[in-house]
Amino acid sequence: MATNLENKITAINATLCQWLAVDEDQILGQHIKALLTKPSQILFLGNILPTLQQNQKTEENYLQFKVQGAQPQPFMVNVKQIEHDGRMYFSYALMKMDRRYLIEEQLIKERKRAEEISREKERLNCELQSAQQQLIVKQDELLRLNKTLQLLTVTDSLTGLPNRRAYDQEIERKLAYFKRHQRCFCLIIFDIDRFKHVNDTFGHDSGDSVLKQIAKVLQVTIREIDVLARIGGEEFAIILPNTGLQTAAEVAERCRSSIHHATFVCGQVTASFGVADSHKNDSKEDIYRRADESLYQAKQQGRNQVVMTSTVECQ
Ligand SMILES: Nc1nc2c(ncn2[C@@H]2O[C@H](COP(=O)(O)OP(=O)(O)OP(=O)(O)O)[C@@H](O)[C@H]2O)c(=O)[nH]1
Repeated sequence: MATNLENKITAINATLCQWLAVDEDQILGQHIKALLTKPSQILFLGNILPTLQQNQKTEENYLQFKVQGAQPQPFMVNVKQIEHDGRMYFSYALMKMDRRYLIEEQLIKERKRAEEISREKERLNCELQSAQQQLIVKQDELLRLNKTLQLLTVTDSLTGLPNRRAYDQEIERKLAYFKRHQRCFCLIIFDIDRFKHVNDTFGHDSGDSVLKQIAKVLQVTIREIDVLARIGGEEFAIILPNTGLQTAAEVAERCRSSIHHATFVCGQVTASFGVADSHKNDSKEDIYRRADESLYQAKQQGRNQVVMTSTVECQ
């Protein structure tokens, strides 16, 4: 609907005519207040019109329109001033209140739904975060277990020393390093003397306790960079990096003496030592064989002694 600035109706559409049960001809040229109930006329003239004249627009006004032969009908009314063909008009947009209620209800429902979705999203985000944290914890746990497992595969369970597998890996590393840098290293192999007798006389547990004590005694006798490993039942190896044969023999002698002077559950225990140094193009079997031959010789010569394979390569 439109009026001129004197508020006389200049246009009205068919729908509004139908709603108000009036004819277009009947309405055109009339003052707009003719369509309103008394209270709405007062509201329009006292409030809405001054606002419209001042701001050229006014929104969300509630007015009761008369309906011929029926009860008045409430409308929500937005008005703005417009120009058409060089003339100024007030353009009215009317919305039936029942329709407005419907839209508002729908809007409220949509807002509630949006809030629910946002809450659900937040809840899912929290769940996701907690699942991610749990995943991190599990991954850490797995990493720790893997490390433990890895450690177990290279550790002798009785003494806690590196086992045969760790010894093999270490000797391979030392041989590779020796090939690249010509830095000599030595291998000491030692074996407890008459250990069968210890087991037979004092029992297997006492034998185990001797093995553990020897590991402890020797760990404080050698340098930190030396690797002490249990490579067989009562056979041990010490890998000494950057060490010549003479020094290795002195270390072996120190170890022999430490064992000899220690007190074990079964009393005194001795061990025999074989020492060998690294040669050019050695395999791990080569150096082991030379150290083992020396050890065999030490056993043959009466045990509780150190024998080294003489060499000129690393002196
Ligand atoms: N208690 C205990 N005994 C072990 C273990 N591993 C090997 N032995 C024992 O070590 C003994 C080694 O005996 P032998 O090979 O005859 O050598 P030995 O008695 O030490 O004699 P020599 O080496 O010639 O001085 C055997 O009785 C094995 O059962 C172990 O983990 N614990």
